[in-house]
Amino acid sequence: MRIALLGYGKMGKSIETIAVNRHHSISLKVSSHTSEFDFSDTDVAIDFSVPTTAVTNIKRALDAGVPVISGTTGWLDQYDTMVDYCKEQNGTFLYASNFSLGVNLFFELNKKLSDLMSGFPEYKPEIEETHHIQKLDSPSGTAITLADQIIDVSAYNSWSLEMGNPNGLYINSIRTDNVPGTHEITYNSDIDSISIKHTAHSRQGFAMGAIIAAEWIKDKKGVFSMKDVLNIG
Ligand SMILES: NC(=O)C1=CN([C@@H]2O[C@H](COP(=O)(O)OP(=O)(O)OC[C@H]3O[C@@H](n4cnc5c(N)ncnc54)[C@H](OP(=O)(O)O)[C@@H]3O)[C@@H](O)[C@H]2O)C=CC1
Ligand SMILES: O=C(O)C1=N[C@H](C(=O)O)C[C@H](O)C1
Repeated sequence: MRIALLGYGKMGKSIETIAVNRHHSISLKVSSHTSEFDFSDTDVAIDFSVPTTAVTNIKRALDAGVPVISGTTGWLDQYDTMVDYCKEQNGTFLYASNFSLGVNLFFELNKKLSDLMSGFPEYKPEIEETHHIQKLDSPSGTAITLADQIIDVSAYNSWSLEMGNPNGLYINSIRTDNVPGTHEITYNSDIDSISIKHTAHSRQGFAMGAIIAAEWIKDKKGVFSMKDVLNIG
């Protein structure tokens, strides 16, 4: 499979290593300095770039008739527009806030736990996410996915970075050193606390998940998620 890397930073480079080990080749590498976008030798495009350029990258791939996977976070206010654009082009598009198998299992656990806890309002949920200091967006895309799952079955109608907002599920967003990505959900009552936590030890799980998604999506048409790829939930 010939892969275009739209974004050749920490994730683009991790994906390249795994792709080459799995006998794929890299047809295009895009960074902030790129001015030529030749997709003619590409089977799948993988976008891990920055929030301000993800939409342009996705459109470029769709315009060229190339299936595109995006893991870039912080641009999701335009997700529905991209879904419509993909359908208009009869193209192929998959977005995931987190590509790792572990986090996708964790999403299922979060859904089950939030369903259970919705019957016990004395427990108040909160989310803590910790990432490296180069991360541009806050809260993380993964924390937003986790929050949306809890909001679906609770009295909250939004998430909030401010503690003590009565309608907003609190997300504590921490930036420190080289942490690849840690997410913890805690339900606190006056008497006790219940927590679930996912800790990424490196970027390998994200990169491997993106390659697996690219291999899966290559010959398909439509809009997909990691649930389709991993067949869970
Ligand atoms: N969904 C998931 O599983 C995961 C998602 N992510 C997300 O992926 C994204 C990338 O993360 P990461 O690799 O760590 O970030 P990096 O900052 O290491 O890399 C970003 C890349 O985007 C490029 N870029 C910047 N501006 C432009 C532009 N205008 N046009 C094209 N490319 C551009 C940068 O180029 P240059 O070097 O020239 O600036 C660089 O190659 C983030 O949004 C992050 O949150 C990260 C890990 C997992
Ligand atoms: O920027 C990162 O590094 C990560 N971003 C994703 C997010 O915003 O959830 C996924 C992962 O946690 C690493």
